[in-house]
Amino acid sequence: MTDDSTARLATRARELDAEHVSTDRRNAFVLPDGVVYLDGNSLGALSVAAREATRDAVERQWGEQLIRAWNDSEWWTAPERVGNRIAELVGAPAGTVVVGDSTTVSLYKAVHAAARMRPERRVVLTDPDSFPTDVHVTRGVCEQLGLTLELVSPGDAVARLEGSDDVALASYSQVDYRTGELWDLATITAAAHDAGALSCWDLCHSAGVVEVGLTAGGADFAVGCGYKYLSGGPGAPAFVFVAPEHLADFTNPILGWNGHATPFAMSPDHVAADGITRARVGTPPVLGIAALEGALTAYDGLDVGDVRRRSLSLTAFFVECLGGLGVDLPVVTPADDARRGSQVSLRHPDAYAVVQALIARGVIGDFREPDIVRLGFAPLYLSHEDVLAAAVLLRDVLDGREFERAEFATRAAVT
Ligand SMILES: Cc1ncc(COP(=O)(O)O)c(C=O)c1O
Ligand SMILES: Nc1c(O)cccc1C(=O)C[C@H](N)C(=O)O
Repeated sequence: MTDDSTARLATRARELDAEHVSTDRRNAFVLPDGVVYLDGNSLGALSVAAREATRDAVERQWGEQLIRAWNDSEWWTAPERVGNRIAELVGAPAGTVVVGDSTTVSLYKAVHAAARMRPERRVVLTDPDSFPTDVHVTRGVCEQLGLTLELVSPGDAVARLEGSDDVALASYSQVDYRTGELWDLATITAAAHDAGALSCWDLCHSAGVVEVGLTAGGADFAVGCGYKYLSGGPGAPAFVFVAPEHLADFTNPILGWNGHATPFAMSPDHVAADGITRARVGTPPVLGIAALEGALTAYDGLDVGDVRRRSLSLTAFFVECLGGLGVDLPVVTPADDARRGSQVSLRHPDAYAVVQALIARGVIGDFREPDIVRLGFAPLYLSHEDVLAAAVLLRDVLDGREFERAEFATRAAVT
């Protein structure tokens, strides 16, 4: 491609950055020089606030307050406090979200509880192409409760639900982890409700970058990661949402002392706590919650709608750059804004090696089976100029056939 088109794209990048300046939080994050980080959908970048919150939790709270910190630093109530902050980001009322376990465990709690709320129904729907843990958990719950797991793509869910009377729960991801497709939470939830079923949503790839709209969409249950776009750090606690109308009937399948109405009464009888606290299980991962709470301050003063607009602009601009630079890999992610999450997935027969070659050039994305180059656009710390830089380096990797180098062929244990 000519220098002219690169120059035109560079001008456009600067214009778009100026247009979206109110959502630029790059200075809140710690990123190495020379890196364009396009993997915030797998492990969000470290923020200054998360680092400081972790330091404070370790050095002052743990180090000096010792066990007094459960009260003095409000460790005990942190799961609900941080849950409330996440609730604002996903369009849910206070008192409906709690953080603490992994996404997998959170999903188990939600799916199990939901299925038991429709005892006369025998079928649970989920997406065969979900992130595997979602299929595993849903299958496990079905086996435990004697239900049937039906693997139905979210695109076919409405048709499956229409006129049916056998479905207890439709459990889907709002954004597909591999393709980046954004599914219509409100429409699928409405179809579930019309059929007398409940809905559960995995928000791992939408929380913090999409206007999730749990209440507006009528969602019954939801879960999501703390370590992707929310930048809570490796292994950050996940969150679970239970709609207000289900809280009283929510039976946690893991009855632990943290979900007890009076945990310090030390009673062997289990009495579930009121509200979302009953979704808690055991001692919360305090250090992880502290990092997540710090990280969430990056959203202070921001409207999720504006973050979403920035995200859409970044992903659309990336695709525009590919066109302008003559990179003609198939784009798997929908071009339609209404159907696109915050990533762009491309197909290439040597996708793993392409990703490794890109990483060697400072553009960190990831590979997903079987042939996907997956690039995530975390809007708070990426600019349109970064996006253009990544597209130029991708073009160079492809034009120079750098992905054919032997060193990029060997798969690492974690991809
Ligand atoms: C859609 C989705 N669900 C769940 C998970 C992971 O669950 P966990 O936090 O338990 O590892 C991931 C990614 O790891 C994911 O992409
Ligand atoms: N959770 C991860 C991990 O512990 C190691 C490596 C990757 C992950 C991920 O989060 C993968 C991610 N959910 C995905 O969408 O592929």
